[in-house]
Amino acid sequence: MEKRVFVIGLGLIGGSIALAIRRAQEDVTIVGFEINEERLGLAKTLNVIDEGAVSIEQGAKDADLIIISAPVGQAEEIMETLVNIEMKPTVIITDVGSTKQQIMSKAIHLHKKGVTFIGGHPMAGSHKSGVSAARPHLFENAFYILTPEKNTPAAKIEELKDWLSGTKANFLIMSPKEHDELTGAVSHFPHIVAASLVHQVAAIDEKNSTISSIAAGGFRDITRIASSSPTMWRDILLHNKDTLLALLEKWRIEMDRVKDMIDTMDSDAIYSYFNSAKEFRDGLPVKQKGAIPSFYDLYVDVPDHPGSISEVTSILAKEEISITNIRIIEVREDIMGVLRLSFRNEDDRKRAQICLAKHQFESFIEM
Ligand SMILES: NC(=O)C1=CN([C@@H]2O[C@H](COP(=O)(O)OP(=O)(O)OC[C@H]3O[C@@H](n4cnc5c(N)ncnc54)[C@H](O)[C@@H]3O)[C@@H](O)[C@H]2O)C=CC1
Ligand SMILES: O=C(O)C(=O)Cc1ccc(O)cc1
Repeated sequence: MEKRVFVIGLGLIGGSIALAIRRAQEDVTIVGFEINEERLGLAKTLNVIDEGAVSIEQGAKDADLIIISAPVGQAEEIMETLVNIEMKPTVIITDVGSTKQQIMSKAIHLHKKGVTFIGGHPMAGSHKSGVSAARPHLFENAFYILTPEKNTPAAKIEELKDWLSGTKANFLIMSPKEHDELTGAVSHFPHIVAASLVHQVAAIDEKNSTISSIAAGGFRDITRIASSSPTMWRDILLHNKDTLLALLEKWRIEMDRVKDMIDTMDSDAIYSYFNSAKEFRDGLPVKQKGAIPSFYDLYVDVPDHPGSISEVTSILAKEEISITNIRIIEVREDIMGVLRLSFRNEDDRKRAQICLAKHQFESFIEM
Protein backbone atom coordinates (compact mmCIF):
# COMPACT_ATOMS: atom_id res chain seq x y z
CA MET A 1 0.00 0.00 0.00
CA GLU A 2 1.25 3.47 -0.86
CA LYS A 3 2.70 5.41 2.09
CA ARG A 4 3.27 9.13 2.34
CA VAL A 5 6.25 10.83 3.95
CA PHE A 6 6.13 14.58 4.58
CA VAL A 7 9.44 16.40 4.95
CA ILE A 8 9.29 19.96 6.33
CA GLY A 9 12.50 21.88 5.55
CA LEU A 10 14.32 20.65 2.47
CA GLY A 11 17.95 21.38 3.27
CA LEU A 12 21.04 19.24 3.71
CA ILE A 13 19.51 16.96 6.35
CA GLY A 14 15.85 16.88 5.20
CA GLY A 15 17.02 16.21 1.64
CA SER A 16 19.48 13.49 2.68
CA ILE A 17 16.85 11.70 4.79
CA ALA A 18 14.33 11.90 1.94
CA LEU A 19 16.87 10.32 -0.42
CA ALA A 20 17.76 7.64 2.14
CA ILE A 21 14.07 6.77 2.66
CA ARG A 22 13.48 6.57 -1.07
CA ARG A 23 16.29 4.07 -1.60
CA ALA A 24 14.96 1.70 1.08
CA GLN A 25 11.18 1.95 0.92
CA GLU A 26 8.89 0.73 -1.80
CA ASP A 27 5.67 2.47 -2.71
CA VAL A 28 6.44 5.69 -0.95
CA THR A 29 5.48 9.21 -2.02
CA ILE A 30 7.69 11.92 -0.59
CA VAL A 31 6.02 15.29 -0.16
CA GLY A 32 8.02 18.38 0.81
CA PHE A 33 7.34 21.78 2.30
CA GLU A 34 9.81 24.67 2.24
CA ILE A 35 9.56 28.34 3.11
CA ASN A 36 12.12 29.01 0.41
CA GLU A 37 10.38 28.45 -2.94
CA GLU A 38 13.61 28.19 -4.89
CA ARG A 39 14.73 25.32 -2.64
CA LEU A 40 11.37 23.61 -3.08
CA GLY A 41 11.77 23.81 -6.86
CA LEU A 42 15.33 22.48 -6.61
CA ALA A 43 14.19 19.58 -4.41
CA LYS A 44 11.69 18.59 -7.12
CA THR A 45 14.23 18.99 -9.93
CA LEU A 46 16.73 16.82 -8.05
CA ASN A 47 14.03 14.17 -7.43
CA VAL A 48 14.47 14.51 -3.68
CA ILE A 49 10.69 14.87 -3.36
CA ASP A 50 7.79 13.75 -5.55
CA GLU A 51 5.43 16.58 -4.70
CA GLY A 52 5.53 19.98 -3.07
CA ALA A 53 2.88 20.98 -0.50
CA VAL A 54 1.54 24.53 -0.39
CA SER A 55 1.16 24.45 3.39
CA ILE A 56 2.12 22.34 6.40
CA GLU A 57 -1.54 21.41 6.78
CA GLN A 58 -1.84 20.10 3.22
CA GLY A 59 1.23 17.87 3.59
CA ALA A 60 0.57 16.71 7.17
CA LYS A 61 -3.05 15.60 7.02
CA ASP A 62 -2.56 12.35 5.11
CA ALA A 63 1.10 11.64 5.98
CA ASP A 64 2.25 8.39 7.59
CA LEU A 65 5.58 9.89 8.64
CA ILE A 66 6.41 13.57 9.19
CA ILE A 67 10.04 14.70 9.41
CA ILE A 68 10.75 18.20 10.69
CA SER A 69 14.13 19.23 9.33
CA ALA A 70 14.29 23.00 9.79
CA PRO A 71 16.64 24.79 12.24
CA VAL A 72 15.53 24.04 15.82
CA GLY A 73 13.95 27.47 16.44
CA GLN A 74 11.72 27.02 13.41
CA ALA A 75 11.11 23.37 14.32
CA GLU A 76 9.37 24.51 17.52
CA GLU A 77 7.03 26.75 15.53
CA ILE A 78 6.29 23.94 13.08
CA MET A 79 5.37 21.68 16.02
CA GLU A 80 2.98 24.36 17.31
CA THR A 81 1.34 24.42 13.87
CA LEU A 82 1.06 20.61 13.79
CA VAL A 83 -0.79 20.57 17.13
CA ASN A 84 -3.73 22.27 15.42
CA ILE A 85 -3.90 19.94 12.40
CA GLU A 86 -6.05 16.82 12.13
CA MET A 87 -3.62 14.03 11.17
CA LYS A 88 -3.80 10.24 10.71
CA PRO A 89 -4.03 8.61 14.18
CA THR A 90 -1.15 6.30 13.22
CA VAL A 91 1.21 9.07 12.07
CA ILE A 92 4.75 9.25 13.51
CA ILE A 93 6.33 12.69 13.75
CA THR A 94 10.07 13.02 14.21
CA ASP A 95 12.66 15.78 13.88
CA VAL A 96 16.38 15.92 13.12
CA GLY A 97 17.36 18.85 15.32
CA SER A 98 20.75 19.07 17.01
CA THR A 99 19.15 19.76 20.41
CA LYS A 100 16.53 17.68 22.14
CA GLN A 101 15.35 19.03 25.54
CA GLN A 102 13.41 22.03 24.27
CA ILE A 103 12.04 20.06 21.31
CA MET A 104 10.79 17.27 23.60
CA SER A 105 9.12 19.86 25.88
CA LYS A 106 7.24 21.16 22.85
CA ALA A 107 6.28 17.58 21.93
CA ILE A 108 4.19 17.32 25.11
CA HIS A 109 1.37 19.15 23.30
CA LEU A 110 1.44 16.57 20.48
CA HIS A 111 1.54 13.67 22.96
CA LYS A 112 -1.48 15.14 24.78
CA LYS A 113 -3.30 15.00 21.44
CA GLY A 114 -2.42 11.30 21.17
CA VAL A 115 0.15 11.87 18.40
CA THR A 116 3.46 9.97 18.47
CA PHE A 117 6.46 12.29 18.40
CA ILE A 118 9.91 10.70 18.65
CA GLY A 119 12.86 13.10 18.80
CA GLY A 120 15.70 12.31 16.41
CA HIS A 121 19.22 13.53 15.70
CA PRO A 122 21.38 12.00 12.98
CA MET A 123 24.92 12.59 14.24
CA ALA A 124 26.51 13.32 10.90
CA GLY A 125 26.37 16.16 8.48
CA SER A 126 28.59 18.84 7.14
CA HIS A 127 29.31 22.55 7.13
CA LYS A 128 27.36 22.71 3.86
CA SER A 129 23.69 23.71 3.70
CA GLY A 130 20.87 23.28 1.25
CA VAL A 131 19.27 20.50 -0.71
CA SER A 132 21.95 20.51 -3.41
CA ALA A 133 24.41 19.11 -0.83
CA ALA A 134 21.98 16.31 0.20
CA ARG A 135 23.25 12.75 -0.22
CA PRO A 136 21.50 9.43 0.56
CA HIS A 137 24.65 7.99 2.17
CA LEU A 138 25.30 10.98 4.48
CA PHE A 139 24.40 9.01 7.62
CA GLU A 140 25.93 5.61 6.78
CA ASN A 141 27.54 4.13 9.94
CA ALA A 142 26.83 7.31 11.88
CA PHE A 143 25.02 7.32 15.20
CA TYR A 144 21.37 8.34 14.98
CA ILE A 145 20.07 9.32 18.40
CA LEU A 146 16.38 8.86 19.22
CA THR A 147 14.74 10.45 22.26
CA PRO A 148 11.31 8.84 22.62
CA GLU A 149 9.00 9.97 25.37
CA LYS A 150 8.68 7.42 28.25
CA ASN A 151 5.24 6.16 27.17
CA THR A 152 6.08 5.70 23.50
CA PRO A 153 5.29 2.07 22.54
CA ALA A 154 8.38 0.08 21.52
CA ALA A 155 6.56 -0.88 18.30
CA LYS A 156 6.42 2.79 17.28
CA ILE A 157 10.16 3.20 17.85
CA GLU A 158 10.79 0.09 15.72
CA GLU A 159 8.49 1.48 13.03
CA LEU A 160 10.48 4.72 12.94
CA LYS A 161 13.78 2.80 12.76
CA ASP A 162 12.34 0.83 9.86
CA TRP A 163 11.35 4.03 8.06
CA LEU A 164 14.90 5.31 8.53
CA SER A 165 16.67 2.03 7.69
CA GLY A 166 17.90 3.49 4.37
CA THR A 167 20.14 5.86 6.32
CA LYS A 168 22.18 2.77 7.37
CA ALA A 169 22.83 4.59 10.64
CA ASN A 170 23.25 3.03 14.10
CA PHE A 171 20.34 3.97 16.33
CA LEU A 172 20.91 4.93 19.95
CA ILE A 173 18.18 5.73 22.50
CA MET A 174 18.95 8.49 25.00
CA SER A 175 17.21 10.93 27.29
CA PRO A 176 16.96 14.50 25.94
CA LYS A 177 19.09 15.76 28.87
CA GLU A 178 21.91 13.28 28.27
CA HIS A 179 21.70 14.05 24.55
CA ASP A 180 22.12 17.80 25.05
CA GLU A 181 24.98 17.38 27.54
CA LEU A 182 26.96 14.99 25.32
CA THR A 183 26.36 16.73 21.99
CA GLY A 184 27.02 20.07 23.73
CA ALA A 185 30.56 18.88 24.47
CA VAL A 186 31.41 17.02 21.24
CA SER A 187 29.52 19.12 18.71
CA HIS A 188 28.04 22.43 19.87
CA PHE A 189 30.98 23.70 21.93
CA PRO A 190 33.59 22.89 19.22
CA HIS A 191 31.57 25.09 16.84
CA ILE A 192 31.93 28.01 19.28
CA VAL A 193 35.67 27.38 19.54
CA ALA A 194 36.06 27.15 15.74
CA ALA A 195 34.21 30.44 15.25
CA SER A 196 36.30 32.11 17.98
CA LEU A 197 39.57 30.99 16.35
CA VAL A 198 38.38 32.50 13.08
CA HIS A 199 37.44 35.76 14.84
CA GLN A 200 40.90 35.92 16.40
CA VAL A 201 42.58 35.59 12.99
CA ALA A 202 40.09 37.98 11.34
CA ALA A 203 40.99 40.68 13.90
CA ILE A 204 44.71 40.27 13.12
CA ASP A 205 43.91 40.23 9.38
CA GLU A 206 42.54 43.77 9.66
CA LYS A 207 46.05 44.96 10.52
CA ASN A 208 48.08 42.41 8.57
CA SER A 209 46.35 40.54 5.75
CA THR A 210 49.35 38.20 5.22
CA ILE A 211 47.84 36.12 8.02
CA SER A 212 45.03 34.88 5.74
CA SER A 213 47.55 33.63 3.16
CA ILE A 214 49.48 31.64 5.75
CA ALA A 215 46.38 30.36 7.56
CA ALA A 216 46.57 26.99 5.82
CA GLY A 217 46.57 23.28 6.73
CA GLY A 218 45.84 22.83 10.41
CA PHE A 219 43.99 26.12 10.81
CA ARG A 220 41.69 25.34 7.91
CA ASP A 221 41.06 21.81 9.25
CA ILE A 222 40.23 22.89 12.78
CA THR A 223 37.99 25.76 11.61
CA ARG A 224 36.13 23.98 8.77
CA ILE A 225 32.97 23.87 10.86
CA ALA A 226 33.02 27.68 11.21
CA SER A 227 31.63 27.70 7.64
CA SER A 228 28.35 26.14 8.85
CA SER A 229 24.94 27.84 8.71
CA PRO A 230 24.77 30.79 11.20
CA THR A 231 20.98 30.42 11.54
CA MET A 232 21.28 26.78 12.52
CA TRP A 233 24.05 27.43 15.07
CA ARG A 234 22.35 30.50 16.56
CA ASP A 235 19.31 28.33 17.29
CA ILE A 236 21.40 25.49 18.74
CA LEU A 237 23.22 27.79 21.17
CA LEU A 238 19.92 29.33 22.31
CA HIS A 239 18.43 25.85 22.87
CA ASN A 240 21.38 24.39 24.75
CA LYS A 241 22.10 27.45 26.89
CA ASP A 242 22.77 25.75 30.27
CA THR A 243 25.10 23.06 28.93
CA LEU A 244 27.08 25.58 26.91
CA LEU A 245 27.38 28.12 29.74
CA ALA A 246 28.76 25.35 31.98
CA LEU A 247 31.22 24.23 29.28
CA LEU A 248 32.32 27.83 28.64
CA GLU A 249 33.04 28.28 32.34
CA LYS A 250 35.09 25.05 32.44
CA TRP A 251 36.94 26.12 29.29
CA ARG A 252 37.72 29.54 30.82
CA ILE A 253 39.24 27.84 33.90
CA GLU A 254 41.16 25.47 31.62
CA MET A 255 42.52 28.38 29.55
CA ASP A 256 43.61 30.15 32.75
CA ARG A 257 45.48 26.97 33.69
CA VAL A 258 47.22 26.94 30.29
CA LYS A 259 48.02 30.63 30.68
CA ASP A 260 49.64 29.87 34.05
CA MET A 261 51.69 26.98 32.60
CA ILE A 262 53.09 29.27 29.91
CA ASP A 263 53.57 32.20 32.26
CA THR A 264 55.55 30.08 34.76
CA MET A 265 57.39 28.25 31.93
CA ASP A 266 56.19 24.93 33.41
CA SER A 267 57.50 22.68 30.64
CA ASP A 268 56.38 19.42 32.34
CA ALA A 269 52.82 20.69 32.68
CA ILE A 270 52.75 21.92 29.07
CA TYR A 271 54.10 18.57 27.82
CA SER A 272 51.57 16.64 29.83
CA TYR A 273 48.74 18.92 28.65
CA PHE A 274 49.48 18.01 25.03
CA ASN A 275 50.42 14.40 25.75
CA SER A 276 47.26 13.49 27.64
CA ALA A 277 45.16 15.19 24.93
CA LYS A 278 47.02 13.20 22.26
CA GLU A 279 46.51 9.91 24.11
CA PHE A 280 42.75 10.47 24.40
CA ARG A 281 42.43 11.76 20.81
CA ASP A 282 44.47 8.82 19.42
CA GLY A 283 42.21 6.40 21.30
CA LEU A 284 38.98 7.72 19.77
CA PRO A 285 37.26 5.19 17.49
CA VAL A 286 38.13 5.91 13.86
CA LYS A 287 35.72 3.56 12.09
CA GLN A 288 32.51 5.19 13.23
CA LYS A 289 31.23 8.57 12.24
CA GLY A 290 30.67 10.88 15.19
CA ALA A 291 29.32 14.38 15.60
CA ILE A 292 32.37 15.55 13.74
CA PRO A 293 32.29 12.97 11.01
CA SER A 294 35.16 10.94 9.70
CA PHE A 295 35.07 10.48 5.97
CA TYR A 296 37.06 7.23 5.56
CA ASP A 297 40.15 9.27 4.89
CA LEU A 298 43.50 7.91 3.82
CA TYR A 299 46.68 9.99 4.02
CA VAL A 300 49.16 9.15 1.27
CA ASP A 301 52.76 10.31 1.19
CA VAL A 302 53.48 11.62 -2.29
CA PRO A 303 56.76 12.93 -3.67
CA ASP A 304 56.53 16.62 -4.44
CA HIS A 305 56.80 16.49 -8.20
CA PRO A 306 54.30 17.04 -11.01
CA GLY A 307 52.45 13.89 -11.93
CA SER A 308 52.60 12.14 -8.56
CA ILE A 309 49.02 13.05 -7.67
CA SER A 310 47.65 11.88 -11.01
CA GLU A 311 49.69 8.68 -10.57
CA VAL A 312 47.82 7.98 -7.31
CA THR A 313 44.41 8.77 -8.79
CA SER A 314 45.01 6.66 -11.89
CA ILE A 315 46.11 3.66 -9.78
CA LEU A 316 42.78 3.90 -7.93
CA ALA A 317 40.78 4.49 -11.11
CA LYS A 318 42.26 1.32 -12.63
CA GLU A 319 41.01 -0.63 -9.61
CA GLU A 320 37.63 1.16 -9.92
CA ILE A 321 37.89 2.65 -6.42
CA SER A 322 35.97 5.96 -6.24
CA ILE A 323 37.42 8.92 -4.39
CA THR A 324 34.82 11.28 -2.89
CA ASN A 325 37.29 14.04 -2.01
CA ILE A 326 40.94 14.84 -2.51
CA ARG A 327 43.11 17.44 -0.81
CA ILE A 328 46.82 18.26 -0.68
CA ILE A 329 47.62 18.80 2.98
CA GLU A 330 51.17 20.10 2.67
CA VAL A 331 53.54 20.26 -0.24
CA ARG A 332 56.78 22.12 0.23
CA GLU A 333 60.05 22.10 -1.62
CA ASP A 334 62.15 19.01 -0.80
CA ILE A 335 59.47 17.70 1.54
CA MET A 336 57.11 14.83 0.82
CA GLY A 337 53.57 16.09 0.36
CA VAL A 338 50.58 14.45 1.97
CA LEU A 339 47.47 13.73 -0.01
CA ARG A 340 44.21 13.24 1.86
CA LEU A 341 41.89 10.95 -0.06
CA SER A 342 38.31 10.40 1.13
CA PHE A 343 36.35 7.26 0.31
CA ARG A 344 32.71 6.29 0.51
CA ASN A 345 33.25 3.40 2.88
CA GLU A 346 35.76 1.37 4.86
CA ASP A 347 36.03 -1.31 2.17
CA ASP A 348 37.09 1.22 -0.51
CA ARG A 349 39.64 2.70 1.88
CA LYS A 350 41.14 -0.75 2.66
CA ARG A 351 41.35 -1.67 -1.03
CA ALA A 352 42.97 1.68 -1.83
CA GLN A 353 45.59 1.20 0.88
CA ILE A 354 46.47 -2.27 -0.40
CA CYS A 355 46.76 -1.31 -4.07
CA LEU A 356 48.70 1.90 -3.35
CA ALA A 357 51.16 -0.11 -1.24
CA LYS A 358 51.76 -2.39 -4.25
CA HIS A 359 52.87 0.76 -6.14
CA GLN A 360 55.20 1.83 -3.30
CA PHE A 361 52.90 4.58 -1.98
CA GLU A 362 52.87 4.56 1.80
CA SER A 363 49.56 5.54 3.39
CA PHE A 364 48.08 6.08 6.86
CA ILE A 365 44.56 6.11 8.27
CA GLU A 366 45.38 8.83 10.81
CA MET A 367 47.74 11.72 10.31
N1 LIG B 1 23.97 20.46 9.06
C1 LIG B 1 24.28 19.40 9.78
O1 LIG B 1 25.38 18.89 9.65
C2 LIG B 1 23.27 18.82 10.72
C3 LIG B 1 22.11 19.49 11.03
N2 LIG B 1 21.20 18.93 11.89
C4 LIG B 1 19.95 19.63 12.20
O2 LIG B 1 19.14 19.52 11.04
C5 LIG B 1 18.30 20.65 10.90
C6 LIG B 1 18.42 21.19 9.49
O3 LIG B 1 19.75 21.52 9.22
P1 LIG B 1 20.31 21.58 7.72
O4 LIG B 1 19.58 20.67 6.86
O5 LIG B 1 21.78 21.47 7.85
O6 LIG B 1 19.96 23.08 7.36
P2 LIG B 1 19.69 23.71 5.91
O7 LIG B 1 19.87 25.17 6.08
O8 LIG B 1 20.47 23.02 4.87
O9 LIG B 1 18.14 23.38 5.69
C7 LIG B 1 17.11 23.85 6.50
C8 LIG B 1 15.94 24.16 5.60
O10 LIG B 1 14.79 24.45 6.38
C9 LIG B 1 14.06 25.46 5.72
N3 LIG B 1 13.14 26.08 6.68
C10 LIG B 1 13.41 26.95 7.66
N4 LIG B 1 12.29 27.26 8.33
C11 LIG B 1 11.28 26.56 7.76
C12 LIG B 1 9.89 26.47 8.01
N5 LIG B 1 9.30 27.14 8.98
N6 LIG B 1 9.16 25.67 7.20
C13 LIG B 1 9.74 24.96 6.18
N7 LIG B 1 11.06 25.02 5.91
C14 LIG B 1 11.82 25.81 6.70
C15 LIG B 1 15.13 26.39 5.19
O11 LIG B 1 14.64 27.22 4.15
C16 LIG B 1 16.17 25.40 4.73
O12 LIG B 1 16.01 25.04 3.36
C17 LIG B 1 18.71 21.62 12.00
O13 LIG B 1 17.79 21.54 13.05
C18 LIG B 1 20.05 21.11 12.47
O14 LIG B 1 20.24 21.39 13.84
C19 LIG B 1 21.37 17.68 12.42
C20 LIG B 1 22.49 16.96 12.11
C21 LIG B 1 23.55 17.48 11.26
O1 LIG C 1 30.43 19.19 9.72
C1 LIG C 1 30.63 18.72 10.84
O2 LIG C 1 31.73 18.28 11.20
C2 LIG C 1 29.55 18.69 11.85
O3 LIG C 1 29.74 18.96 13.00
C3 LIG C 1 28.21 18.24 11.35
C4 LIG C 1 27.13 18.24 12.36
C5 LIG C 1 26.45 19.41 12.62
C6 LIG C 1 25.39 19.40 13.52
C7 LIG C 1 25.04 18.24 14.14
O4 LIG C 1 24.02 18.24 15.00
C8 LIG C 1 25.70 17.05 13.89
C9 LIG C 1 26.75 17.06 12.98
